[in-house]
Amino acid sequence: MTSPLRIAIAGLGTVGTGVVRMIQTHGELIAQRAGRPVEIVAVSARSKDKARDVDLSAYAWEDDAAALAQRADVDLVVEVIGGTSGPARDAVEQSLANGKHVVTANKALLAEGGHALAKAAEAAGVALRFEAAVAGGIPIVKALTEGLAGNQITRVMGVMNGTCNYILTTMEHTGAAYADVLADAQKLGYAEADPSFDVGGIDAAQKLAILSSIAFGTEVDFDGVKVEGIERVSLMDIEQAAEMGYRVKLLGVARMNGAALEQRMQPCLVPATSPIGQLESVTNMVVVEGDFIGQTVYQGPGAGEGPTASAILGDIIDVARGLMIPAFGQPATNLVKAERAETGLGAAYYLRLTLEDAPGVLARVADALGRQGISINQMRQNAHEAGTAPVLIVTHPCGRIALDKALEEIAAHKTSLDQPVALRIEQV
Ligand SMILES: NC(=O)C1=CN([C@@H]2O[C@H](COP(=O)(O)OP(=O)(O)OC[C@H]3O[C@@H](n4cnc5c(N)ncnc54)[C@H](O)[C@@H]3O)[C@@H](O)[C@H]2O)C=CC1
Ligand SMILES: N[C@@H](CC=O)C(=O)O
Ligand code: NA
Repeated sequence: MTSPLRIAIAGLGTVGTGVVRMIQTHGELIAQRAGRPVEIVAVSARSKDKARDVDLSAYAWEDDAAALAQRADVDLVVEVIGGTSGPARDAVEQSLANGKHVVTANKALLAEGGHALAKAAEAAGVALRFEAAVAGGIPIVKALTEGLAGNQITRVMGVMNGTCNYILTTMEHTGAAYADVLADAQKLGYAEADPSFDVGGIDAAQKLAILSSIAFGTEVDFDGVKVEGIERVSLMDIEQAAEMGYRVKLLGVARMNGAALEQRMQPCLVPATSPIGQLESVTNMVVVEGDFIGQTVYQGPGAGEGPTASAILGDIIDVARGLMIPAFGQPATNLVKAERAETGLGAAYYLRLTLEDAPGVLARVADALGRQGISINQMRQNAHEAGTAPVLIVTHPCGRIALDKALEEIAAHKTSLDQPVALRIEQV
């Protein structure tokens, strides 16, 4: 066997300890598949003394993660600290500058500066790989950059945040409160350090922006993603959706709309019997459509120690094999700035309005919708506490801009007791 690939790991939380455990468990198998051993040389985390259930005694310790990038005995740095500033960014930038390969799970950093990092990697002649950053264990980056590379990609969509899917499906099955289920997702190691990135749709939007770049040959444009989170989705919405044959999913869609890129990540109602509608727990699904291949579907665990470590090891083994795939599937200088598409196609919407229980209130809602050309398909008023009336409406297909105007008018009225909730109904 040839010389080992010597790696350093920056960050020893859920993912970092998973990578250590996987290398310790499967060292021989990894060496066989890579054609050379993969050896951990050094590690870094915030606290050296913290109890961890992996043995780190054989590895050098660096207090400063960026110091890993300076070590002459390191060929590849795994960055699993997270965040867009400070030690994570320093470790990645300095590693690339010092001619070290980088494998990272950090979608936030890639969504903000992926294009510049890819250029830096190419200038240094090293790999920048990030399979773990998108849809956890699902090899979706590999599918797009390699297996589907001959296709014109027409659409990418799917469920890309494990925490949100875990919350939505657990609430549905157990009736548990949102905050309790989120706390469980944190304990299970699914959630981001700041879980508002998960429930606010930001984490999934970062992933979608990364996939769009690979799929459509555009620079990563996170700010171009229209993002809505699941914070305002209630158990009532989930139950109502189920009664109508739907489930609520945080769904991302990216596609070219003429010359412009449409990217949106929002909670949607999808048919309960569809493959996306059947996703449970932390499972993610990405659907990719290409001109020659047609539709392909990828499903698997989107978060957690094992799946994320699995994705990182896939990248490390590729580097050990000498495989150099451009980070975003083509030289970074080829990527073009994305024009942003203004709106998506019209769709039907599920609306939940909390209204004062008084004469004429519903007529005013119908009038506000009607003046924007939005017609009502179904309307229902559920049993309610005295004085307030949760009103559920399903519209006929309409544009989002018109809907937002109508909802703004409805929300501004004194008989509206809470901000309306609007969930797109997507026929996936
Ligand atoms: N947990 C998951 O399921 C997944 C996580 N990711 C990404 O992987 C990365 C890490 O996530 P987790 O392991 O869940 O986070 P974590 O919070 O469990 O671990 C973070 C680690 O970074 C270390 N760290 C923090 N500040 C540091 C500093 N100044 N210097 C050195 N080390 C420092 C912490 O000590 C800790 O060991 C993030 O970018 C996250 O978005 C990606 C896919 C799945
Ligand atoms: N917090 C993320 C972790 C994986 O990317 C998620 O829940 O999907
Ligand atoms: Na992945």
